[in-house]
Amino acid sequence: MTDTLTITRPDDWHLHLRDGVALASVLPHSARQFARAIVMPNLKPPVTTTAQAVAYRERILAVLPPEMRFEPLMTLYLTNNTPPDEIRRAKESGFVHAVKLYPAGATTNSDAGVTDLSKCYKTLEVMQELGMPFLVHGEVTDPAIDIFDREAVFIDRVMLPLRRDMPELKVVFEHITTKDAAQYVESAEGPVAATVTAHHLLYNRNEIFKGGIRPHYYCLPVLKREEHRQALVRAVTSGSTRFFLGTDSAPHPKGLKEHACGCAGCYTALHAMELYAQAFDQAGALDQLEAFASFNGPAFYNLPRNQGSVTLKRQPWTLPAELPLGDATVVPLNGGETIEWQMA
Ligand SMILES: NC(=O)N[C@@H](CC(=O)O)C(=O)O
Ligand SMILES: [Zn+2]
Ligand SMILES: [Zn+2]
Repeated sequence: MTDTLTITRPDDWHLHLRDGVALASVLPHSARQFARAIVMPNLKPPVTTTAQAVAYRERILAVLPPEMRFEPLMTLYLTNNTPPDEIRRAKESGFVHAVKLYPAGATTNSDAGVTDLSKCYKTLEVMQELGMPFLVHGEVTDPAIDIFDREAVFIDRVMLPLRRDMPELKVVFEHITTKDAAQYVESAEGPVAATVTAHHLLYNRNEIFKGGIRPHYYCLPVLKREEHRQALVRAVTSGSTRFFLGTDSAPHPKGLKEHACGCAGCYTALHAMELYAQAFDQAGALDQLEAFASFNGPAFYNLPRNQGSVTLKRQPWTLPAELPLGDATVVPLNGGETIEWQMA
């Protein structure tokens, strides 16, 4: 049994840092765990221009504790009206590393998102030309489609036509949750990859309803059946370089999670690597964690691997029940419970 694991310092390829006082609360958690993160642009208002992304990056760095090192990799929020020139400005800035698709209405702060991807083709063509990755929240929003099928239907209705029309566009299928998405990403031709969260590797949808409704396990895309969880574990431990770490850590104030209409998102920035270690350990595949957490992402984004390392130890850690989130609090996933691993 492996009790200590030292790996190259990892990155988080899908992270919500929020803004203002909440940002200052959550940033040190991610910076303890990760050297860099792809920072999601779904603020209010969304980060739709390079100028906004550069300003947001400065706000992040301004609240980074001076003893910590962390590089925010910025993204733009695609709208129906994002001009092709904005992509050129983004690339030239050197700070913007991807553009994000939120289908309008699919998730938190997606109202300004895209209603019809065909409106964006001129812009997507420039992304294809410049090698700017396109990150997709891969769920259809058609209310007639069952919530548990929205990711699988997205493959047929959006992903396949997009990749037929734009075969060289680099696409990351974000936070995949189904065996359909895992199989698609494994076998598709061209530059396609996927991020996978720790919670989708550890839990199936029963977790949301165990002994009552448990809002801290509610995120989008929602947890799926056990067979899907197993397919995700197989994919990330398979040795395929197309899968990499993206926590989708998404803090919401406790009062908005424990609510009649609770927000979607799991807060895992505090203990992400510990949760991933647990998932890989349960699969007998701790030897695959380093590639998933530290190598496959930089290779896809054409960035160097990090210097330095982190060490994970099999050592029980009782998590705090809640943490400050600006002037509110946030309940981490597994808050108050004891987990099996701890980062040294
Ligand atoms: N994952 C979530 O459930 N929520 C994210 C949005 C997202 O990544 O879809 C959030 O910003 O809260
Ligand atoms: Zn999303
Ligand atoms: Zn997200």
